[in-house]
Amino acid sequence: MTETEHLCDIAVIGLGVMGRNLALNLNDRGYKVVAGDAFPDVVVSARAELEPTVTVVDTPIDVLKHLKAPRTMLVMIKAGDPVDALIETFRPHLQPGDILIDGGNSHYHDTERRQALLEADGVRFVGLGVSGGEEGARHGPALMAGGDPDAVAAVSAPLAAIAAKAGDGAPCFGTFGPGGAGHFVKMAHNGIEYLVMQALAECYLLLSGPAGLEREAMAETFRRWDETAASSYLLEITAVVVDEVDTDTGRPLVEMIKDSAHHKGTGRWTVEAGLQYGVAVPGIATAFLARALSSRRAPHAASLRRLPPAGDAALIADDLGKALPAVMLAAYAQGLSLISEASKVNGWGTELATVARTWRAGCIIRAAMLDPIADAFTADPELTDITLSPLAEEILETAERPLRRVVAAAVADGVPVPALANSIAYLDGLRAKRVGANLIQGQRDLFGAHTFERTDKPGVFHHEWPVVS
Ligand SMILES: NC(=O)C1=CN([C@@H]2O[C@H](COP(=O)(O)OP(=O)(O)OC[C@H]3O[C@@H](n4cnc5c(N)ncnc54)[C@H](OP(=O)(O)O)[C@@H]3O)[C@@H](O)[C@H]2O)C=CC1
Ligand SMILES: O=C(CO)[C@H](O)[C@H](O)COP(=O)(O)O
Repeated sequence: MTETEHLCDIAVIGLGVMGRNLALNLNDRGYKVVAGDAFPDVVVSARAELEPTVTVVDTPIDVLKHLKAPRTMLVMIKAGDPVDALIETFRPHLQPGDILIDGGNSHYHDTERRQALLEADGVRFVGLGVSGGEEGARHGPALMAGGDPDAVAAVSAPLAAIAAKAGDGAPCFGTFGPGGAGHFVKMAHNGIEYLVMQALAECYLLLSGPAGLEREAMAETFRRWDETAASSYLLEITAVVVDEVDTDTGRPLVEMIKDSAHHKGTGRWTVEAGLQYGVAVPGIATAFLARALSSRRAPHAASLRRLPPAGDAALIADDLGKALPAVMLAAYAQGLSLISEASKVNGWGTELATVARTWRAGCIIRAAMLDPIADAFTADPELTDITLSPLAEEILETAERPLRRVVAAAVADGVPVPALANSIAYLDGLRAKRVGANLIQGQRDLFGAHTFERTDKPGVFHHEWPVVS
């Protein structure tokens, strides 16, 4: 046996939930893995769990001497400063050609900055979005890569091997362009995740409130919806969450969970990117703001609700199930439109069909709808907005009216449904014959001579409006 045959193919650095499971997944696919973590207690527990299949070393830097050249390291640590600190520790020890893959939820601007920094040393840095949580990491996540094409190509084999496989057998591993494109696609994925989760939380509110469904009936309803065009992982887990019983109290566990949502940043970044690129992501913003609002509610807030229920319970439940595909369409539309614009501005060349295909399995936003969404983008390469496709017509044919009715009933009942209401407003904003922006242009021209375009002739115009004092 030659000396290099003892060496490992890849290192995993950061042995939390994701790192450990990705290490085992890589090992299952025939890759020899060395793994390290900065924290001695994590190393001890990782050793107990991973050895002898995976070699666990005492510190991150120790992985270097166990690796074949070019040395490839998959970093799965907390995003932000820890990644910069790790890079600073590694930099003096890295050699030209070495590849660092950051699989954490890093901001795409950070990824671009780190790539530029390491490029000066000849070290290649790939920004990899990973989705699928613990289960996905172990048995097949969706992977979204971005960075120098040669570097991405060099790590494609192990990444495609560990990725989830879609129904047609294709690996859910996509490459989306240079720089931070991979982390941008992952960020937009999480934005969509926020909106679908918020919409499902509102469905739960309506089913448990105005519709008056108890635990089992509610779980059954979500399970039934999972057999429709809205079929998705998030719907499936919603049924599981509402069905769980608290062993302490015997009540539904979800009722015992504090009504206040947390976040780690990716939803906010998606909204910030929407603002930066001028792409409307109102549903994602609404979902993010609803989480923020949920943690700022005064303890006495519930007593402020005065309205008696006004909706028809059976109708609400029925309409909700029919409405969900439209809400999901609005969520995917917002995330994909944002990716499309960022790709255009940055020259990434990100293909929306590939994004939708990569999300079909392994990730949190996997859904039946992603197959026809991918097909719609393949059929029309000029398409940048899924709400303008024949698929949208098909979905809205059955979902639009129920969504309008359910939002009206919720508003009448005083049930907060910002994501559902925003979804119909978003679809109307894109598809209505008129949106009233002509009046805004008139107002701007009156008070600031900002000019306007006309419907009947080209050019830019200013009107001498009557003076308003
Ligand atoms: N969990 C999930 O579902 C998903 C997570 N991600 C992303 O993957 C990355 C890892 O996530 P996850 O495994 O859940 O996180 P964990 O917190 O479980 O693990 C992160 C690892 O990084 C270590 N770590 C923390 N701070 C530092 C530091 N300053 N320097 C070096 N190592 C550090 C942690 O050590 P210690 O335990 O001692 O803090 C731990 O070993 C994150 O960026 C996360 O956003 C992406 C997709 C899904
Ligand atoms: O990336 C993920 C899934 O795709 C993570 O689970 C993410 O951390 C969830 O985001 P948040 O904590 O903000 O809800």
